[in-house]
Amino acid sequence: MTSNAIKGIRRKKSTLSEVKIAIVGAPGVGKSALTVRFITKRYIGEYDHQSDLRYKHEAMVDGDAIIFDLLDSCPKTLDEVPSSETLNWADGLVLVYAITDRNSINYIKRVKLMLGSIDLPTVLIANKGDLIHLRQISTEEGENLARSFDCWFKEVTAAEQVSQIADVFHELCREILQIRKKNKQSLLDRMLGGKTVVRTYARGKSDSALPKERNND
Ligand SMILES: Nc1nc2c(ncn2[C@@H]2O[C@H](COP(=O)(O)OP(=O)(O)OP(=O)(O)O)[C@@H](O)[C@H]2O)c(=O)[nH]1
Repeated sequence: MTSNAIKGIRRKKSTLSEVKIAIVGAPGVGKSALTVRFITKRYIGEYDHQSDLRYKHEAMVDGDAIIFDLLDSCPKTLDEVPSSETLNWADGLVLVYAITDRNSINYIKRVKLMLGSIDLPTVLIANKGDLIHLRQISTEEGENLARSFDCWFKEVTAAEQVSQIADVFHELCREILQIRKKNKQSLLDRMLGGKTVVRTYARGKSDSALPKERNND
């Protein structure tokens, strides 16, 4: 390999940003459908898995190549909330409920309570927007909840939409990168103390305990 080729690879690598996103929600709300839709643009109706899954996916966001490190969580019951390890690992959260399932929005409220003072960039997603006849949660209720969380909200249909699903991940990525940029100046301070420090440190440590990532290119 020529030195120019090596330089080219180095240059490409240094322009890539990575964002770690956990997709969190009650069982059956469509977390896997959303994740797989984003990665492959395809809809997989039945996606059977028994544990959390990691994926890496590269996509362009506003002209920049971004590596999305995605964790598709897999709670077995409504009582199983994401582990602190997952929350520490994530740069941002996609919180998902289904408009057809009141328990699923209650699950999100519990996760938010559990987060306490941990301030992670978040988007709130109401899935299964096609099942209007089975709707239990109005759009307004979702909007109000997002307002109380101070986060972005969108009602989607993983079963039918492609670009709208990508928008969800892109929007969260933008927020993560914006915060990262803002915090860059005070990185040293954050590494020496305070809440964020614990998060940053634990993130590195916890990677090995999280599910191994899959390559989907
Ligand atoms: N009608 C409709 N069904 C959907 C939609 N998204 C997902 N589903 C269905 O909902 C069921 C659950 O979808 P999954 O993607 O497996 O949900 P999950 O949240 O990953 O489920 P767990 O892995 O069990 O936690 C499947 O039968 C999907 O086909 C949607 O937008 N509309």
